[in-house]
Amino acid sequence: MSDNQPAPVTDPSEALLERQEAWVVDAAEVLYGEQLEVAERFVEHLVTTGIEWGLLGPREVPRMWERHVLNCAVVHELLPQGALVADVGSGAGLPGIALAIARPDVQFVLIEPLERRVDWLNMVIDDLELENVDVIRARSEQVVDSVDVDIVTARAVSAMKSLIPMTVPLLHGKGELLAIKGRSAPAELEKADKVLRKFKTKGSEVLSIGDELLEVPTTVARLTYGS
Ligand SMILES: C[S@@+](CC[C@H](N)C(=O)[O-])C[C@H]1O[C@@H](n2cnc3c(N)ncnc32)[C@H](O)[C@@H]1O
Repeated sequence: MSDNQPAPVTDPSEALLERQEAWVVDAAEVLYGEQLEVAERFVEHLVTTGIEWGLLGPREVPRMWERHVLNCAVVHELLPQGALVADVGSGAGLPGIALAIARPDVQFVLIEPLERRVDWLNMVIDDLELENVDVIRARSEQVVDSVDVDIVTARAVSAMKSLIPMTVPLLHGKGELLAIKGRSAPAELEKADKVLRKFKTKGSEVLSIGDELLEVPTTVARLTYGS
């Protein structure tokens, strides 16, 4: 597309839950339960202000539930009750806010360096009245001394080889990194072999999550640390 062509116009109503396929509606109901209305308001933000502020592309509107929100929300089954989670490179709250809505018992800190994204995250958190989410404007490497969590999540931030040094220090020797990945996960782990050893990774596995709910299950690389 040339520069002087207008951006494609998208209709935010294409993301309404009632306009999704039946399996998407079923999965959203199972994953969000009583919080479904809050999840719908999150999606509304993603497809309006999220796109206006340039956090997501307009083409994502019709597939916002399936490809972004539900794909992240299924990972909640890997979060223990009452855990403390850091979502590194949260961007538009993926997976951080998608998970925080599903799991009010879990405390989240979203770590994101870009000001515009942090402003958007704070606006959405205020609007949805989420009490279990904080945002820190920083690169993860800058907050190792002040952040100590049970679990780090990350999606579309970096290849495993560089994601590990960026995230694992936030666990301070004990906990898990849950990296939402595509099909490249096994190959990325192979390439990260040296880094896995350097960071004393106890276990590494590639999991397929949400097979029973999603058309395309979510692939998660889970790395474990400590006893
Ligand atoms: C491609 S976006 C992905 C955003 C979101 N996780 C998603 O799946 O839509 C990568 C994000 O990582 C952030 N990021 C890059 N390096 C980072 C670092 N060292 N610490 C924390 N966030 C970082 C960027 O600012 C950006 O918001």
